Amino acid sequence: MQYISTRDTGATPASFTDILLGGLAPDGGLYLPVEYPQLTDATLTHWRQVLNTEGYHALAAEVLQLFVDDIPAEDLKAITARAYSYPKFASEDIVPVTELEPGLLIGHLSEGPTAAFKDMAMQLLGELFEYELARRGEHLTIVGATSGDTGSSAEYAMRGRAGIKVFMLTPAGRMTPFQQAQMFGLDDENIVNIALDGVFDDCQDVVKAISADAAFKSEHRIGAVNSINWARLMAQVVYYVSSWIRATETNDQKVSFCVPTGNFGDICAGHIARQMGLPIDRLIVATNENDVLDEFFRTGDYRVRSSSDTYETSSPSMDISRASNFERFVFDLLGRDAERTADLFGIKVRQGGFSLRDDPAFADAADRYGFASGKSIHADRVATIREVNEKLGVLLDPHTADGVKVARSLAPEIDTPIICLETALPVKFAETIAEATGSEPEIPARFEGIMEAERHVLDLPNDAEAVKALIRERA
Ligand SMILES: Cc1ncc(COP(=O)(O)O)c(C=O)c1O
Ligand SMILES: N[C@@H](CCOP(=O)(O)O)C(=O)O
Repeated sequence: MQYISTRDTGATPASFTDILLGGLAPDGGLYLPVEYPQLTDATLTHWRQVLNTEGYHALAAEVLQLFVDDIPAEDLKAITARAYSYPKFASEDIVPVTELEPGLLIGHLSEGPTAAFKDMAMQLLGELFEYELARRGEHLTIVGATSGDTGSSAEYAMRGRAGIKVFMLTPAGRMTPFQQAQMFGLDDENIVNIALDGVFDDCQDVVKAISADAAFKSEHRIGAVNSINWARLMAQVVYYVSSWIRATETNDQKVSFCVPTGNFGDICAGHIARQMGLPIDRLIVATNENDVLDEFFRTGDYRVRSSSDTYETSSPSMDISRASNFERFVFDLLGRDAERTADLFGIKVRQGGFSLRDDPAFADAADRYGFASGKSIHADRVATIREVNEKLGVLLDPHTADGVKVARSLAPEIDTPIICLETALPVKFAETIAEATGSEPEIPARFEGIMEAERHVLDLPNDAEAVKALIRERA
């Protein structure tokens, strides 16, 4: 499988392992497969059998083989077996699916080492990086941005790995105490935590600015762990497949997914699975008060917000107003028109956004691509956590609660079961859980003592040059 950038009008093909290490495309675009592999009924039947008899890691190897042709199949199998194992993931199913109430299921994506869905891809990325760097005899300097979960997930996946150094940008003061403890409590030689004076979007902009400096990128071998890296999305396609298998008995049954959304990475993987022919009915975008994407799917207007207009909410990991992966979807929506995509995301987004309201393609977002959307605010989130806990005995984290709220509000117009993807565990968001239920969530045994560890973090201004100077000094 070859890959192209969303902004490359020449559609210059690149191989999987090159883009794995390269991250962002040199033109500032994001990589996508030249074409999506197409699933047959026989493949779905085979995959159903593989998941049921050999487990999640074996299914992952099957899915990945469709996207990766420059790693031998046997090696890929060993890689997925290392990435998705029990008890590293707290459930032997890796991604269990349970019924919350009739017609609404939960896909549990947060059983991994850091209790967030990011582990699903990051555990694989750690294995892939180490494998490919050893094969090439190279090293990688990862520069990442987090609103709270990508950071710890990446650091747990990369700590102690040969040839990898991680510089992680966090929005100063915006993460929960548990999220801070998870990251800043690490004292590994190859991990550098940075508290940047800005919001997540500023951190993400700095990452992109550093990647856009071709000389610096090449000199320091800069790579990416954010969902701008195609491998993150590829790994996430697997749990759409496994969740569909677990929720159905035959291949003609469809399900819908409701996905708490910030950087549009999780749901973009669902879009790709649907484009491959996985029987997905609707893809529901659930946003918090930072509702740029909900507004787009309702109106066709994509109005990015400034940092000062990005609200600090009680589902903080979704406090994002410039969603990177939205570019991947719009590229598909516009018939893979790279010139237009480059204009919209390279120029118009910097000027405040764009509108597809009058473009015939906009209707396709719902009709052809199955998208729907909704928004959940603090009061909805807290009421949902409280009500689900009291009536159903299930404790949701604030982001998953946003998903459940939106799924319930759209359920009357959707004919298929909805799987709401659980994106984190409550333990990370104690304050909001206490507000909703009157008591703080229990700390699972594997996180005991985490709050007491000494903190390791450097303060920096919101300035790519300052981050580059630190990388020069420490890499
Ligand atoms: C807990 C949690 N939920 C939801 C999201 C949204 O995921 P995405 O950015 O892939 O849309 C994130 C991160 O952005 C997250 O950390
Ligand atoms: N929610 C994320 C921010 C988005 O990061 P991405 O790596 O998924 O692009 C976080 O918690 O850091």
